[in-house]
Amino acid sequence: MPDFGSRLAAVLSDRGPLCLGIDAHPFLLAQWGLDDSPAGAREFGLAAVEAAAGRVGVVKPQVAFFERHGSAGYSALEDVLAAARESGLLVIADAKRGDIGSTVEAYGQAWLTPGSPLEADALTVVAYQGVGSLGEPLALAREHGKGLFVLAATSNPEAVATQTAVRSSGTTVAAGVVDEVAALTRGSALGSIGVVIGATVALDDYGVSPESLERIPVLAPGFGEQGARLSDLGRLFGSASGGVVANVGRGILRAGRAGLADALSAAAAEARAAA
Ligand SMILES: O=c1ccn([C@@H]2O[C@H](COP(=O)(O)O)[C@@H](O)[C@H]2O)c(=O)[nH]1
Repeated sequence: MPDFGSRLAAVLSDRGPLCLGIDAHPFLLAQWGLDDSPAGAREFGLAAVEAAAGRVGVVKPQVAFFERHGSAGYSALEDVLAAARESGLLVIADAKRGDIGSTVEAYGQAWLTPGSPLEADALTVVAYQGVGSLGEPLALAREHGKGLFVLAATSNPEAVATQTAVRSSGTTVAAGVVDEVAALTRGSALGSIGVVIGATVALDDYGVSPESLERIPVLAPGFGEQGARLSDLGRLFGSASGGVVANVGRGILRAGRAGLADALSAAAAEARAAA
C-alpha cells in the first residue's frame, strides 16, 4: 500500500482540497428528518458518504457525534468508515487521541491497523504530552501506510493563549509542533504525518511560516460555519496551499439531504479554484 502522503497528494490533485466533515449534530439529524439515535447517525453518515463519493476525495467523520450514542453509535461509525473506504474516499477519523506512549499505542491500533473495525486512513492526535509521546502511532502509520494529523494551531479562539505561548526554545507551542512534525518528513514528497491548522487563524500570529508547512499535509477546519471562506484558502496558506485539506462540515451539511450533492459540488469547485 502506498504511504498516506502519496495517496493524499494524488487525491488532492484529482479531486481538489475539499474534505466533507461528517458531523452528525442532533440539529442536523432533525433537519434531515432523522432520529437522534444510532440508526439516525448511521443513515446520516452513509448518505454523506454517498454524496461525497465522486465529488470530493476526503471525508472526516467526527467521532464524538457517534460516541455520544454509546456502543451502538460506534457500530454505526464502523459502517460509515467502511462505506467511505469502500467508496474510494480517504478517511480521516477525527478522534483527537493523545496520552502517554504506552496508552496512545492502543489508540493507534484501534484506528490505524488494517482490518480493525475502526480502520481509517488517518487519525487526528493531540501532542499535549509531547510530539514524542506519539511514537507508537507514528510507527504504526509508517508500517501500514496511514497518516496522522497533530493539532498545532486549532480553529477555536479559546486555544490562542496556550498555542501562542513561547517554549523555552523560543518558538510558540504551535510552531514547535509544526517543526517537530516537519522534521519527521524526509524528501520533497508530501509526508504522511501532518498538522491541524485552523483556517480561522493567522499563521503569523502563531509564528508559523507557510514554508515550514510546505512538505507536510495540513488539515484545515474552520471553513464555513466558523467563518473562514474557501475562496481565501490560497491567501491563508500561501506556498503551503497545495497540501491543505480544507474541511467543511456544517456549512455544507446544512444544505439538507436533498441539497447535499449540489452544495458539495459547488464547494468543491470553489476550493479547487482557490488552492
Ligand atoms: O482546530 C480544530 C480541529 C478540529 N475541528 C473539527 O472540525 C470540524 C469542524 O466542523 P464545522 O461544522 O465545519 O465547523 C468539527 O468536527 C471540529 O471538531 C475544528 O473545528 N477545529
